[in-house]
Amino acid sequence: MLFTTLTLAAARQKLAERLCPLPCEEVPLAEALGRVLSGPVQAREDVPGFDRATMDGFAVRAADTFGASEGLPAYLRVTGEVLMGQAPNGRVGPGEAWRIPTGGMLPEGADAVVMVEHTEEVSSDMVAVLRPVAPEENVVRRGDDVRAGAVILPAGRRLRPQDIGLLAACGVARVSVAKRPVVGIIGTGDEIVGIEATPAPGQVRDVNTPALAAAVCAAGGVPVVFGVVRDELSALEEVLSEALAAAEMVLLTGGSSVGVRDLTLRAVAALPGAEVLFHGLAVKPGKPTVGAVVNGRLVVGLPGHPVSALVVFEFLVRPLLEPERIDRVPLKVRLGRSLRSAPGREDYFRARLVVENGVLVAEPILGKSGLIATLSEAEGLIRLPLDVAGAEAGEMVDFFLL
Ligand SMILES: Nc1nc2c(c(=O)[nH]1)N[C@H]1C(S)=C(S)[C@@H](COP(=O)(O)OP(=O)(O)OC[C@H]3O[C@@H](n4cnc5c(N)ncnc54)[C@H](O)[C@@H]3O)O[C@H]1N2
Ligand code: MOO
Repeated sequence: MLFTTLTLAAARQKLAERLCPLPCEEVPLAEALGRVLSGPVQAREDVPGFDRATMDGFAVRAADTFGASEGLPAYLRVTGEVLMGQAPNGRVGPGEAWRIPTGGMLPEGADAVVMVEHTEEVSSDMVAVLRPVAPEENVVRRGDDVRAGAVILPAGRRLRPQDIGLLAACGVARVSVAKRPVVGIIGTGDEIVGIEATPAPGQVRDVNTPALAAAVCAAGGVPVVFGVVRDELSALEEVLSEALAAAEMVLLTGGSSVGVRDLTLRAVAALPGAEVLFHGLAVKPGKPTVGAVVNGRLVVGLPGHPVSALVVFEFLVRPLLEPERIDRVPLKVRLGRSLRSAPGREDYFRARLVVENGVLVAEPILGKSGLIATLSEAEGLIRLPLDVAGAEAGEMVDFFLL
């Protein structure tokens, strides 16, 4: 079998085109973090709903304070006090001031707040203003945060803590979000044993299914691990069918290459309705990757080497789960040592990020892609693009944080 080597971007595009939209569900705000809005959210009301003070002090008419100074204060009559959580029961007339706490509702007539530090109480009903305030100073107006009718969050937004805060401010207690995609994960290989086992000579513990399950979780999906299947076509076909019945997407690891025991492609292609989209990527690590669609569900056969599996997950699978990452912008960092790569292939190098003389420098961590500790040590990945044969120490290169 020959590899057809597609670029990572082209492979991602082929898979993205076949991705089915997820149904929606409504969740309370407390469960909405990290979820993706299925439609835009519109504000029903102004926020804040009333003019507010942003400082403790006195609500005044700014014009009454013009020209005030320590030597020649503006003397204003204190005619009321604003209480928190209550509407003022009067207005500020010319030459008057009301005590007001931070966040209190600005009484009618007032257009600014003088900070208490810039005043002196002359008596219980007289205050000396020692500095002028401009209209609007220390005040937020009704609707300054959000205007009624405005779209506050767009469809497709993955909700962050600040978005949850905005929704709360607008009284949106429940939101409609896309269902979390269920992602089935299948390991393969006669040599793979469980993490609690003591491997016999020739055996290794399962790294990929726990690591990929964690990666799926981090990308907002729901991982379902279908265990590690032995290298036998019928066994693999059976578990694949089971996984496809339960999940929107299925990831396999191992067996994606061209060895006699590498069964992923055969097992996937044998499924009724299967369409193989690619076998082989112009990327290192990760060349032996398989992409297929089976009755609208995506199947990705990731390489068995743990670093390769996770690198391909990051750039091929994760953007499918988090479409906002498709056009992810890399950091530009200085390369700590020269690297060789092959033109016609995109290369990813594990690297530590250090600061040297105030500049971010990526120090490559060299090692074969079977060595998971090298990826654990890395803060991210350097990318050398398709058309270069390497990069020299000191050059600026693309860097993706992991
Ligand atoms: N003749 C060739 N051999 C290989 C090629 C090639 O082009 N021609 N490609 C190499 C590259 S690159 C990679 S990457 C690997 C990918 O191989 P497979 O996807 O077929 O994976 P396996 O052969 O099953 O396993 C490779 C390696 O990974 C270990 N492994 C597998 N699953 C797990 C797991 N769940 N946890 C931990 N480690 C796992 C497995 O034991 C092998 O050591 O193929 C190269 N060969
Ligand atoms: O392409 Mo493999 O994934 O180098 O280790």
